[in-house]
Amino acid sequence: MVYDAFVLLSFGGPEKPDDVMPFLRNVVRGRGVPDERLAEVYEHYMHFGGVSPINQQCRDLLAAVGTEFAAHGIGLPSYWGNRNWQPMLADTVAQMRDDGVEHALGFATSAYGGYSSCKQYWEDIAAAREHVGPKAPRISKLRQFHDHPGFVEPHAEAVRAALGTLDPARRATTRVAFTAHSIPSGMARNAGPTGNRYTDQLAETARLVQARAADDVEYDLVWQSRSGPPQVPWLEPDINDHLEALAEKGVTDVVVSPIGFVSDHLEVLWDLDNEAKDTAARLGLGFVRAASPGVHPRFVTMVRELVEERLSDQPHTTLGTLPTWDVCPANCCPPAKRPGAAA
Ligand SMILES: CC1=C(CCC(=O)O)c2cc3nc(cc4[nH]c(cc5[nH]c(cc1n2)c(C)c5CCC(=O)O)c(CCC(=O)O)c4C)C(CCC(=O)O)=C3C
Ligand SMILES: [Fe+2]
Repeated sequence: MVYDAFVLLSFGGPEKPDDVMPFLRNVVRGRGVPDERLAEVYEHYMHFGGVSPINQQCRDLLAAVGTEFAAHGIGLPSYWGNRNWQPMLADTVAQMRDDGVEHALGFATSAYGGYSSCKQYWEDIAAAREHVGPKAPRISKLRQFHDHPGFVEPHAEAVRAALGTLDPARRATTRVAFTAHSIPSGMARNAGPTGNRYTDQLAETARLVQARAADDVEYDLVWQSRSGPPQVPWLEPDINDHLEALAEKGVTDVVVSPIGFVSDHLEVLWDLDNEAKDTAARLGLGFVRAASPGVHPRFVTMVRELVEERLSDQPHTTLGTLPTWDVCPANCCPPAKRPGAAA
């Protein structure tokens, strides 16, 4: 297969106050998210002046990846398109067509399988190509990378660093909480023949990260940033409820590591550094949040390695035991049946 471009695929986020509501409406279109939840999340963005850090983080990653490609003789031009905010993927695909791109490799800013993390990016690609029409370039998404050393090692380094700031005398009562975005339980149960990619892969990443960070410290995998109507069950426990349970058990200090994400975007800065941190303070728990990869050099190298892996059809580099693939099997990451969902 010949590839002639690289495209970064991401979630998108507002960059000024007037962007916030239209961005949120794009995210929740057809999803049955109640207005009260939207109003709440609007306020989270307003705490940051209506600017999500995620777009700048994408620009920084794209710049670092471009430098990395150049240093390794990879001549692919780079593009960037989002699901929910400008630059929208459809506009990017139109530009790629104008530039004569025929088949690009896509890197999504999510390490995992699952509907929001994987399948929905394939749907974004299909919708953008349909919008652009004939001559729209093909885009092949690079594989899920939850088990790649370039993802696991930066997270492990961050957990180690966070643990290092805590009182060693309290290490026996210190615990690590790995967090990821909660999803509707229906979406998590909706497993293909290979199990549920999102939850199984997160459990594997938590294990791989902790084994490298501190195998003497206990850990849990918990969830954050629940959305949707209250009557619909989502994955639990929520990080805040988990902190309560830990305090009751006599835990004194917690390191929170957002392994569900690749950068410290708004759901990390608000839901962890504000909400969960406040919960910990109220409970008298020590609290340190471990960084996500961002533009960690090992993570940037990983993007280049994933591209090279695909360009030369190499076997996948993995620290884990779950199967990996370039192209998802048909029902790898099915959507949940959502109340109010369009399909
Ligand atoms: C699995 C997953 C990831 C990780 C994988 C990945 O990264 O792709 C993720 C990432 C993100 N989620 C983000 C923001 C939001 N997610 C929302 C809503 C939802 N997320 C969901 C799932 C996920 N989300 C789901 C099932 C919903 C319900 C609506 C629906 O069924 O689709 C809402 C609506 C309001 C609300 O929270 O209710 C917002 C604003 C941002 C941007 C942060 C920034 O601006 O910096 C990022 C990176
Ligand atoms: Fe998938």
